[in-house]
Amino acid sequence: MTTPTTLYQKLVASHTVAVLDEQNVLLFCDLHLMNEYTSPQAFAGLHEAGRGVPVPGQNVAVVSHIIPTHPVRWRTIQDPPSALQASNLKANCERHQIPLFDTNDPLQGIEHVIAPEHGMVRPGMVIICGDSHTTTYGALGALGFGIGTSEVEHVLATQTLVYRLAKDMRIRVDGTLPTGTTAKDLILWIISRIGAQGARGFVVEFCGSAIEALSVEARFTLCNMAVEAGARGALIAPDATAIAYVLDKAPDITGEVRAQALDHWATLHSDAGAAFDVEHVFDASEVAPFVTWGTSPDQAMAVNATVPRPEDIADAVQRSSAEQALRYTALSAGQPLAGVPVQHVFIGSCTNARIEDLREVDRIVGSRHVASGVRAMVVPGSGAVKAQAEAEGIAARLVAAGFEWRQPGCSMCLAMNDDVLAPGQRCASTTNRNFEGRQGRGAITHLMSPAMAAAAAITGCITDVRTLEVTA
Ligand SMILES: CC(C)[C@H](C(=O)O)[C@@H](O)C(=O)O
Ligand code: SF4
Repeated sequence: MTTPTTLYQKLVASHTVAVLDEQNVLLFCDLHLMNEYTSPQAFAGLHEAGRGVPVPGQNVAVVSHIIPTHPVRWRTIQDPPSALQASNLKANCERHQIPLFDTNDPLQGIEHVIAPEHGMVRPGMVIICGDSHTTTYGALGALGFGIGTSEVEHVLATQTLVYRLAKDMRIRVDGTLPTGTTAKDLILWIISRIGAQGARGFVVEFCGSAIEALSVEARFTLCNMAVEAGARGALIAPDATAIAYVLDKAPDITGEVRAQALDHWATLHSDAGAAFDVEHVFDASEVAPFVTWGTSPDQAMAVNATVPRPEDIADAVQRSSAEQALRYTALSAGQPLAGVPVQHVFIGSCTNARIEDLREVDRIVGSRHVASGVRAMVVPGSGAVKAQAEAEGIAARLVAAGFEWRQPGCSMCLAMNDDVLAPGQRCASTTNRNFEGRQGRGAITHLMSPAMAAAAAITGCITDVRTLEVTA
């Protein structure tokens, strides 16, 4: 009898070109995504060594981080170093015949939003990118993870990577997510339970009835943020929901190839009895709308709770980091989070800027208006999402409600373009990181779901979405 193996072990085994030692293998990468930010030095190294890109078709590049999002027809990058990054990427892609979603491509957007919507992500693949949120693709049963610039060079030259094996963690979530909660609340809740380093060194497989009930887009949100618990990858075994999504996005999978693909995908699950190094079991019914109060994604709480008191935290390191976080976020221990005024609302990022997210914002906003004094911005995840939202009337309704409707890109998720918050501004944000200064020096980020961000936009303060009547 063969030893039962985990889905993660199966994916690694099927992509191992050579075992290097007990800890490392040479891993074949089916798809390598690149952005303008982490690829320039890799190309420079490649050229210096006189090497080429042997399989350019298994590489795809996207301009996503530095791109302006103003609603103009033709986008030009004003900042000279950023403009250089974009033109470098274009030149490098042309030189090596690597497909590129360039600045003014109508389908441009955030790399992790674009890749699945064009059928590039399929169960069983290994997908890498010089970006930590590559874990997103686990939603479709693909092993995705971020790599560094020197590794980008190695992948370009060989389509392989020296890969250090991770440990296996399983997170089972059974039960039903309560009304008013989403995959974003679930992952913020999980991270707050296991900690920002809780999955460090592990690839996490999510399973259980609450996970099975999630749409593919919700699964993207979940796997996207697994990295905020330190995970080196996230996986959900592909089921009928995932397979229907992939077949819809990849019409080239037909006939004999389709039959073979379906047979292969049916094997992509952890075997009964497979051993995990660590297992967590959670009950989805305990989840509430979650909001971060600090400067790390695990510093999160139910919106109707009160800000923790550092003196109640037993661990000295966590206590001092909570004290520092509260100083930065200008909140007091023990105060309610609901009712804290926000000056800005940002709906965007590879975590929550897909069509379902925008539909949810539209549903919550209904016929209401953005509160006076609040600047609320919607940055769709890609050109395709933007076009879809415009076709559905979502864009027009949100603009009428007082939202800014922008062009796709990373934007204020990390403020590498000109969408930057002023010091002291407080932002309700659908993004994934609330680090100090991430949305602008001295700016304060509260991570939350699109529904919660919509509620904050309407009321002008952090608000429990469950207390709002949906008027639409
Ligand atoms: C710029 C890039 C390297 C970075 C990442 O790796 O995640 C960014 O996308 C982020 O979200 O902080
Ligand atoms: S949207 Fe944010 S998290 Fe996602 S790739 Fe861009 S900067 Fe990183």
